Amino acid sequence: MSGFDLTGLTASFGGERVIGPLSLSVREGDRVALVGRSGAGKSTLINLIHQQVQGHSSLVPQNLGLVNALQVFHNVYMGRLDANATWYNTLTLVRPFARDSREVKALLEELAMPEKVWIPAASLSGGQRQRVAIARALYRKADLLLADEPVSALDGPTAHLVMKLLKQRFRTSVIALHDVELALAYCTRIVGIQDGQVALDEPSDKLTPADIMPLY
Ligand SMILES: Nc1ncnc2c1ncn2[C@@H]1O[C@H](COP(=O)(O)OP(=O)(O)OP(=O)(O)O)[C@@H](O)[C@H]1O
Repeated sequence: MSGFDLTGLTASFGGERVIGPLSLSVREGDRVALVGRSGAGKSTLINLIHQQVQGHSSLVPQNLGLVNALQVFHNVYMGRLDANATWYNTLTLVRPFARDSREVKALLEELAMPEKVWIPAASLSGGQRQRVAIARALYRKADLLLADEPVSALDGPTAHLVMKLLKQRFRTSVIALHDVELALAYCTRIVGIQDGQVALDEPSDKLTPADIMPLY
């Protein structure tokens, strides 16, 4: 099951409430775009959902969470660390197995950067780093994708390529997006966040960009 039903979600920083109490039900097959102005609480909500569903999601966090000293292969491989035995992960750190290298390279090919597989993450551009975090989420193959601005550093055509891929590979997703056109094109449901509360929750096909703009 990739959906979830969460109620009473709250988050505070320094005694100040930034989320909730908020409820969110996501059904299997929903592709939810979280929209709203900067500071509205989208990242905090994604992190809360991630904690609640525990290991059952593929996460693309806003800060990407890459290890700079490790090669791209190892950063992508980390998406499935918990699926393998410790001895297998340790050997992989020294010398990756051919089938894992092939699988990671194929994903990087889909993301238009196969030549970077053995390059340290520290040497990548911002858009390449973002695609490595996306490859890691794809490699994890969870049923639910949680992604926080996953295409913010990508050019237009690459952003579309990535959004298409995410739509193909994850049946259910919650994606924070500032780009309203992308949200309407690739997501089935728009959830608008304002001051830590749900201010809009409608199917995408009932909305135009003008309906979403008051949230900004
Ligand atoms: N670690 C933290 N410590 C203190 N305050 C925080 C922390 N993380 C978030 N906040 C505050 O919580 C509120 C919501 O932040 P959040 O990052 O969830 O917003 P957002 O909608 O994702 O913004 P953006 O679109 O800019 O990423 C903001 O007021 C922010 O300052």
